[in-house]
Amino acid sequence: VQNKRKEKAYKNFYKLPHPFWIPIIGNAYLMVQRNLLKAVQKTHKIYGDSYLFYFPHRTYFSTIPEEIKIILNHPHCLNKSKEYNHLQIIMPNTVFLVKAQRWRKLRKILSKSFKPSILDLFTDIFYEKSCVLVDLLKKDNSQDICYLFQKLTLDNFSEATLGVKSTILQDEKEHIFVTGVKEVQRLAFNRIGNVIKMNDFLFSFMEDCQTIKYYMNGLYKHIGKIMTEKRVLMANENDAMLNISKLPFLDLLLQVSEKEELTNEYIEEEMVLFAAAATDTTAYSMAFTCFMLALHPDIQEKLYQEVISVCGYKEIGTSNLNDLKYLEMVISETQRLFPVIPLIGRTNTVDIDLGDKIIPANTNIALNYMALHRHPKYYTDPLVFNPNRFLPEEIAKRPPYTFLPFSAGPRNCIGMKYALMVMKTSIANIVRNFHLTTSHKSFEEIDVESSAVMMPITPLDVKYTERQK
Ligand code: HEM
Repeated sequence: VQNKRKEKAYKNFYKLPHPFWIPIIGNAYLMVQRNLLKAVQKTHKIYGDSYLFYFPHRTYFSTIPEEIKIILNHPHCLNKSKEYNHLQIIMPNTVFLVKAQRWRKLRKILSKSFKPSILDLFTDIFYEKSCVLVDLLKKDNSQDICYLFQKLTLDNFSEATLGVKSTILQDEKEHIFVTGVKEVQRLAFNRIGNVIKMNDFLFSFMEDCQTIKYYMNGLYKHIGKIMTEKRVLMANENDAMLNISKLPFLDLLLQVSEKEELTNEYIEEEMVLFAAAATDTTAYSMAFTCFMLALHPDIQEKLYQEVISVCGYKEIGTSNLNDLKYLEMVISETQRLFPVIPLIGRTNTVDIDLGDKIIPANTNIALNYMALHRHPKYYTDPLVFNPNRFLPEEIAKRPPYTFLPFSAGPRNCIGMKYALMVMKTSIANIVRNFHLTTSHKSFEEIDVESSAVMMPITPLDVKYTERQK
């Protein structure tokens, strides 16, 4: 009976629906004039929760929570899918990209820096930076908030994680890191579905490849400079700047480097990856949150009341961050509608039994979080912004694995708690200082695109009017 079921399950996999397939290019034609995210959301509408897509390599797409749970927790489904190869040529040795065996070792070392007890040391940095941002908005409330948040997250990262003073937020000029992170991921992900660009040899002659190299150089230079400063600081413990170097990440890596055989080149590469993973994701999530608050004055008012009653005008930090429950719900609801990592990909080294179908070994698997988060089966009126969906009793009504902004399972986001702390501190400080308004009528007026990180391509028009205390 078991064998018969398995046979049927294998057949079911190959019988899954898929768009019309053209030899050599597969379904890549569907991505002409359209970004990956849009192509995938369109195919989800047509083919449903379980289908195949040819990039041209075969990829299994699932939006079924029970399947997602199995896939994310499967010990032989920890490797990233082929699409990540385009980043692999840039930073192949990082925890984000390495294969399962090496990943286990790295993740164990790196996780030590992301324990709550260590993260709590950073709340004053996050608060101080949010105050700098508030001051900048008070001086000029027409600034591009996405760009301000990108600079804020980079300052937070440099001071908290690397332990060196950083004032990018106050600097007027465009910062290589902010532009670099955005451009590198855009150009790398533009390769997906483009038969010529996907070829590494041909790509190496293209302008895009040179541009990626130029920006990567800039990113390494920036991190290299910080590492040099750091070494000087470590050598001179009396230096005043050491006050802000609160151990964690970089120090941890430098300390264990010999024992764990971590080379200088690896540490530099990992720092670039972390800076990239920590900045745009958090920055765009905060920008979307401000935008949704501007669109919903009643929700903004409720949040303002919470912030004033929990924090007053005092410092926002360890003593009150956990009590900002409504703020957590607002951020979650924003992440539901705008999961800044809308798609992730894995590949399996053994067959994965999903019951009615079996995914054969070495299949590319894609999980579409954007479609999952807006699925009418799990969220009634999915396009309505309603933070109350995240009341504990409402969460309990939904199946698990229906809300995955930070992914889940052992290879989830290592920086989840860190990101939530940054977002909560910054949004709370903004909301208690400003009324947020917008000329937009609906969030559907905003067009988004995604390379690795989903971002608005329509400028988010949000006005910050100072509140009278
Ligand atoms: C709102 C902010 C953030 C969101 C929505 C987010 C989301 C995610 C998601 C969905 C993944 C899984 C990606 C995949 O499987 O391909 C991931 C992985 C990762 N994230 Fe985040 N992230 C955020 C902030 C951060 C921060 C602040 C850091 C570091 C301080 C960080 C570091 C990482 C790393 C290193 C990985 C790879 C983990 C591994 O493979 O073991 N992220 N993130």
